[in-house]
Amino acid sequence: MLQVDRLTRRFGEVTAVDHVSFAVPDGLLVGFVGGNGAGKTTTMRMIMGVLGISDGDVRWNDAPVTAAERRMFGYMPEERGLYPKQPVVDQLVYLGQLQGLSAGDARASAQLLLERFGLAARAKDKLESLSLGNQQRVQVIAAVIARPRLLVLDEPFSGLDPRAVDDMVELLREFTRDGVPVLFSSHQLDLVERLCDRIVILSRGRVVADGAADELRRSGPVRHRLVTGGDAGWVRDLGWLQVVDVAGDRAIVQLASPQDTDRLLTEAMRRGSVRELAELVPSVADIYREVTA
Ligand SMILES: Nc1ncnc2c1ncn2[C@@H]1O[C@H](COP(=O)(O)OP(=O)(O)OP(=O)(O)O)[C@@H](O)[C@H]1O
Repeated sequence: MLQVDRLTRRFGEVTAVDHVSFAVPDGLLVGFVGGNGAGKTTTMRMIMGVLGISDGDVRWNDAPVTAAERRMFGYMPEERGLYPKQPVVDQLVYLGQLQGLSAGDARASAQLLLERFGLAARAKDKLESLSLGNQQRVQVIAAVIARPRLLVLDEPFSGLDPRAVDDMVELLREFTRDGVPVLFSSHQLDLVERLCDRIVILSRGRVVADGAADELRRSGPVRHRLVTGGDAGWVRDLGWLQVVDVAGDRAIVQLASPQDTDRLLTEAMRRGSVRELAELVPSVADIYREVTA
C-alpha cells in the first residue's frame, strides 16, 4: 500500500502541494482529479522521488519508501520522456533493464506488450513515426514492462481513442487483480467515475474529497426533481426547502432531510396532480464542481 502523509511542496512563496494525505491500497485503482495547477503532477513526482519533498512523507507498506522500492514502481510522467528518434523496442529494453530486468527478459516482455497493443510490426520504427495515440501506448508499456509493484500514471488516458482506453483499462485491471495499487490522474471525470475504486479530489494543493464514488455522491446534497400537472412556481413559497431551479411545470429542489420528500409530495398533491418526484443522484462531476468551487 502507498500512503502519502501530509506531503507538502513549496516553490518559493507558492505552496503547490499543502499537507496532502491519502492512501492507494493494494489492488485498488485510485483516480486523482483536480483542476489545472491543483498539484497532481507535483504530488506524483514526489511519490516517485523525482522532485524533492518540502514536508511530509511517502510511505510504502507502513514505512518510509526506500530508493530500492521506488525502482520497483512504474511511472508514466507528464512529460512522457521517451526518445522520439530511437526505435521503440530499443528504448523499452533499455528502460526494462533500468528497472532490473535482464536484456533477454526485457526484450521478451517488450515483445509481448507490443503484440498486445497491436504494435509488434512497429517495434523497430522510431517512436516519432508513430501516431500520438500509439506513442502513448508505448509510454504505458514503458511503465509496466518490469511488472511494477505500484503504478503511478500522469494522465494516461489523454489523447486515446475509445478502443485504446478500453485496452488501457484492461491492462490496469490486470495489475489491480494481482494486488498492485494503481494511482492515475485524469480530467475525464466520467471515466474516473466508471473505473475507480476510490477518487481523490485535489483543489489548490489540498485534498477536498477522498472516497469511493458512491460515498462521494452520498456526501453531496440531496436534490429532487418535481414535475407537476400545472405551474410549479409555488415551490418558491415553501420556506423549508431550497429551490435550485423552476421552469414551467418542473422544479429542482434541495431538501434538508429525506423525510421532507413526503412533505413535498403532500404539498404538491394538495395543489394538483404530480407527474414525477425523483431523487437526483449527483455525478462525480457534480461533486467535483461542489468541492472545488
Ligand atoms: N518547478 C516548478 N517551479 C515553480 N512552480 C511550479 C513548478 N512545478 C509546478 N509548479 C506550480 O505548482 C502548482 C501545481 O502544479 P501541478 O503541475 O502539480 O498541477 P496539476 O494538478 O498537475 O495541473 P495540470 O492538471 O494542469 O497538469 C502550479 O501552480 C504550478 O505552477
